[in-house]
Amino acid sequence: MKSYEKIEQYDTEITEALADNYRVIIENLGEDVTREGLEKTPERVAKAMQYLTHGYGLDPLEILKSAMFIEDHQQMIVVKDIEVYSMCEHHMLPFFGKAHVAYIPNGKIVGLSKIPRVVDAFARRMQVQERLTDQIKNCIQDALNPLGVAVVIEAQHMCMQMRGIQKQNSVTTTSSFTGAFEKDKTRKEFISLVSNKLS
Ligand SMILES: Nc1nc2c(ncn2[C@@H]2O[C@H](COP(=O)(O)OP(=O)(O)OP(=O)(O)O)[C@@H](O)[C@H]2O)c(=O)[nH]1
Ligand SMILES: [Zn+2]
Repeated sequence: MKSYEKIEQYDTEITEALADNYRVIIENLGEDVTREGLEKTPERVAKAMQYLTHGYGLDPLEILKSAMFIEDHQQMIVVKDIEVYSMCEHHMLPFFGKAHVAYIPNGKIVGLSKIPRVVDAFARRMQVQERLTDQIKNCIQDALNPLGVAVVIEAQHMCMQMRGIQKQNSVTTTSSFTGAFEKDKTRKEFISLVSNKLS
């Protein structure tokens, strides 16, 4: 298994420590953690939470560096509609949506699958959408030194839907650009390429 692949196994000690804590949390929430349906829940949640934060164990720069190729291609490359599942660091509730990523190479291209892998490596952590957007952009910029990088993320935040302000249809869009994408013309080309998804 490559170092950046998703975890299939969970550290027993960490799982047990988390499960002990979730046992207390469930009881504090007023439930009977010994009843049949909940008996295994602390372990399940412990594993689920480790999965939802497995990005901490991944090295996004390494992911990109593992599949870079020299190529004399200087046109915009767009990978759009990348599913994003992350967790807001304020409430530990999910936010989810789509990421659209583009770059203009400067002598080096990267294996296409590595872009969604980088999105996942940063998303599977406790995040805010703005930082997630910037981290993806910075990582691609650092690894490839391209002529420009663009990242747009559209997401719905469960902490704004299930609780709090309870707005079911609001979508937050964040964007981050470098180099050529700071120019109007290039940015517009990118936006038009992904615009059927941007409302
Ligand atoms: N900027 C930003 N804010 C976020 C993100 N995810 C959640 N939040 C916000 O984090 C804020 C935390 O605000 P607080 O006032 O400390 O928390 P709260 O009392 O639970 O706030 P409400 O959600 O308004 O009830 C809220 O406004 C959330 O909507 C994100 O990705 N980016
Ligand atoms: Zn939140």
